[in-house]
Amino acid sequence: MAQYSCVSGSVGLITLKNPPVNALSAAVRHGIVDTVKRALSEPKVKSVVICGQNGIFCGGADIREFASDMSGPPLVPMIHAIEAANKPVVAAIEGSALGGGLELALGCHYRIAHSKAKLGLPEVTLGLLPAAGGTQRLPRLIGVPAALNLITTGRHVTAAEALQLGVVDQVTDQNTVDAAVKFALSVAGQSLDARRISTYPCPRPSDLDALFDGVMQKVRQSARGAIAPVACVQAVRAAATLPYTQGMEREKELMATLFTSGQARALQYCFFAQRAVGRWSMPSGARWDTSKPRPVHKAAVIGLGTMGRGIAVALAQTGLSVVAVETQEKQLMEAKQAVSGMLERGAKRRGVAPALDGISYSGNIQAVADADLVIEAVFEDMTLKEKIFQQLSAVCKPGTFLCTNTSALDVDHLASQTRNPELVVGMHFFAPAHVMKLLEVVYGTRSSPQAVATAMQLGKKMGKVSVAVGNCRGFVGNRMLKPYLEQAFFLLEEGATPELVDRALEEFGFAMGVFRVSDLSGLDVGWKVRKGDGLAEPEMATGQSARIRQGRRYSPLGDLLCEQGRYGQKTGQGWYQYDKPGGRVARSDPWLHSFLEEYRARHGLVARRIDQQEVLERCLYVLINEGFHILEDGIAAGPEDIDVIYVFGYGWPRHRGGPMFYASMVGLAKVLERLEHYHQAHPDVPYMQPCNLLRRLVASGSPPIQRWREVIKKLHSQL
Ligand SMILES: CC/C=C\CC(=O)SCCNC(=O)CCNC(=O)[C@H](O)C(C)(C)COP(=O)(O)OP(=O)(O)OC[C@H]1O[C@@H](n2cnc3c(N)ncnc32)[C@H](O)[C@@H]1OP(=O)(O)O
Repeated sequence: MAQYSCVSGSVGLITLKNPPVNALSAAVRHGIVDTVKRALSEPKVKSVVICGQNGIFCGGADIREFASDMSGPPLVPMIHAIEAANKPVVAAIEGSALGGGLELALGCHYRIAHSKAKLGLPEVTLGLLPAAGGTQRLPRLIGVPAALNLITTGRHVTAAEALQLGVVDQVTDQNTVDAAVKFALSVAGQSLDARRISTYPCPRPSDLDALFDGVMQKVRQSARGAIAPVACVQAVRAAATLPYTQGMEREKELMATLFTSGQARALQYCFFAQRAVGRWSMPSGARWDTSKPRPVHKAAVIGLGTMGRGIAVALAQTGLSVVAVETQEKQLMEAKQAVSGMLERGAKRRGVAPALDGISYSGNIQAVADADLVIEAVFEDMTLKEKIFQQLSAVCKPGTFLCTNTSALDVDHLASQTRNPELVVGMHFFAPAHVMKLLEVVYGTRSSPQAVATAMQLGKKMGKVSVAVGNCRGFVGNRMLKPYLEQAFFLLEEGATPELVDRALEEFGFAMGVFRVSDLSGLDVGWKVRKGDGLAEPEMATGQSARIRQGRRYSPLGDLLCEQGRYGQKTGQGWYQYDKPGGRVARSDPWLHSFLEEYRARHGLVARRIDQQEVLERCLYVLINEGFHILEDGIAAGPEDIDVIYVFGYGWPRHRGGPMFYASMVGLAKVLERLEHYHQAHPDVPYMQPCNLLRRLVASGSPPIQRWREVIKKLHSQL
């Protein structure tokens, strides 16, 4: 709703009230229409201020309404009525003015922002465009290039940048509503002819075609199949080339195609999923709202390899006091230099002072004695980690949380090495740890709710999207990755090439296909794991055991490349070739193709034609099937947790919503049917056998993803 009052004798004050972000729900739009009418009709009111309650102007249209029949007054005529008013209307912007909220402000004649406010048109991130006149008013106000930048990226700008761009007229450090009222008094009675943005001519850069072609090319390249950024460019082009009314028509037309698209549904699902994972729960019943985190003032990192360095940087950037420990002297010196460089570059980018003094370095594990929380980030070797956890348990002050940055190893086993297993959790960061947004917080069977709550809160402080997951081999992300990688190898055996598999996945929307990623991260990483699992021994690569291991189909292709010293980018050769070790540009490698042919001939395999559809179905459906197992096992609390992990940690295209959402869009019955089909064709691949939960969901009529938790709960209660 919107509340109306008259202040300072002649200013009509309209306050948007819809906690927590004053989204423009039908009730709020009704409220605005009614209160604006009232303010304009009251003779004593000479000017109007619009603000939001609780320090936030407006978070935009109410995204939850998009899934229902939109009722209530539409935004476009409402904003037009404000712009057409014959009394000055001032927007008092505190907190955020985003999406429809900023469009409302652009309909006002003046905008005054608090210095801490953030403004933006983030509709593109929801698969939409700013269709309440945003694509037509913003370029008229700040010019085409700047408007294109804001609208196609959806980035939020600070009040200072908004002032510099001309989005706002004034920035204040004081009470924004008071400043706006004062301003409204000062402009009462003045002509508004020059204040209605829709009447401005749109500045036309001389190189208009080149500008739009360039932006369109850039957007298409980075959008990886997302349609909203393209529509945003088209809408701004309409502003630059058509009169306002026709531009508005074009904006409406483009929005209509986006609004009902699967991509918009996927992106809006992601928006809510990202927030839902913060409301974590554990099978024990412990929950986010009943588990109190303990404050962390001092944190420590053990092991300063690539991961440890990134974690130390991310911790220091939060303002914590950090102890970084590395027992090998040479590595310690190198790490110190590297961490300082990373902090300096990060600080320069963000325009702040580097937190160099926040970190102290030591070669002795005793240095972590008074830390509140320690993150072990040494090499992925259980014996080494066991030793460190035993030492930490002896060295640390009582109550210190002990966290492991393992990507797959058993958190319960590590906890069992300590005196207080309830203080142990996994904190699985993704490389580079100071950049990647995802953090899997892994609770073991004995982890206390407080330990989980503390790790989750620390993750949030570090700017991570943290997801609480249960303990199993590979947790959620890497556990699902295993069958996906395995399918990619099998496809090569059956006739595909790395190029074909990667192209299918990249056209689906992944930034990089599976083989290019493997070359980037190093083939030796998986090789080491397979060796540890007793799967990849050189003598197994020939004869009967070559393609059947531990009773199931196995492909030794990755092991064979490693035996040749082909570890990927770092050695200049992997699934592709590079111009030099460390080279980044992947080129097709004739050697690899001959190697695959020889391999097939050696094993009596006849190459067949494999199309992109088969690549997608096999790689993605086995990954999804494993996701259902993870839900069935209670390792993830809901499909949103899995989807957030894949979108933020594994390059799953956000406009596809995550693997579980994607399955719901494809149709669960179809996923089940294809898995059954492939399992029949490949009975020696257990990952293809459809999960019981998937069958259950199909049998219960494939409910929408928001209702899967009910089916899972029922399933668990019957076990
Ligand atoms: C004709 C079409 C015209 C216009 C189209 C639009 O306007 S589309 C909407 C554009 N607006 C946005 O994309 C802004 C989305 N919101 C945010 O970015 C942040 O919420 C915000 C406003 C910066 C506040 O961040 P904060 O971290 O303080 O809170 P949080 O994100 O956790 O949100 C709190 C709860 O509010 C819910 N919420 C936020 N924005 C909206 C919204 N626009 N509509 C509906 N609900 C919204 C959010 O989901 C949180 O609730 P929860 O129950 O936890 O999910």
